[in-house]
Amino acid sequence: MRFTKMHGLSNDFVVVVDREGVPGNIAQLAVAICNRHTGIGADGLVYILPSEVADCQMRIFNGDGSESEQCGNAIRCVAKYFYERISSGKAELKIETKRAVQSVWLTVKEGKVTQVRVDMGQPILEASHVPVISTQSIAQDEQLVVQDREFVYSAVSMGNPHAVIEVENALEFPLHQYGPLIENHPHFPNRTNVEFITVHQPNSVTMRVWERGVGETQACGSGACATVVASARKGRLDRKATVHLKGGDLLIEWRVEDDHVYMTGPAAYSFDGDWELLRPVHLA
Ligand SMILES: N[C@@H](CCC[C@H](N)C(=O)O)C(=O)O
Repeated sequence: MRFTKMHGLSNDFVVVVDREGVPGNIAQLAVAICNRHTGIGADGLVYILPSEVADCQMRIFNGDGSESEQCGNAIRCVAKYFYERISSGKAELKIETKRAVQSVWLTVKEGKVTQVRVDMGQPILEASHVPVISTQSIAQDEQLVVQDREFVYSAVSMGNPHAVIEVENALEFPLHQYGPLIENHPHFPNRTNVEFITVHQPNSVTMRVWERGVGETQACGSGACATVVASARKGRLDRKATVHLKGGDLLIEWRVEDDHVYMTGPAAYSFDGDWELLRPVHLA
């Protein structure tokens, strides 16, 4: 199986193009491929597929084999791959995801895509649609006690669920201790991605993320969008802000005009390869 390793701010993916669709053992395949000791090693497995309604379709599988509805960093990789290796005709593409048909705009220099702007859609705030168990219709400033600590989170879906938590120092926060417990907390019926953030200025925030189905990653595009939405609603951030992640910066804008969130950032290749499995990956 031919693949390309790509990343968006070091959130890394194995990208596969397949005209036939995803294989029946996709969950097991994702687990095997993403394993950093015995596989290729990645946060997720991404398929680029034909689409009847868009230029192409993207599906994203986490390292634990679960499928996500949305992935901000992967969609930028798919856009770059599509333009540079499949069809370079248009600098504006439509990409079908589980969330929607998403528009992306490419900045191209000497035939290479240097930046990608993505319409990440309207944030979903209604608690039952995130989904999050809450007595409020919008789960803002919800309390959650985990072990010895009380957290205050706001739940936002960008197609996939996020819990945004402001902490004093995101860079030093013990994310590996609390991240998995919040990801799997009964408040979140579909589990959740968890963002620990520290606001510096109205247009600048540092974020670390514990991703559903993966663990800590170097960046999360949909999480950066959720961070700006949750924080702007509380007046903690402007609607346009730079989100500083371990892997680099994303510019996020939650536009008043259409209520959509726009994300701008880079995408990059690591290497191409062939995957030949020397032991079987069984069907479930
Ligand atoms: N890294 C991604 C999100 C990937 C999916 C996530 N782990 C989930 O299960 O929702 C991003 O850049 O948005």
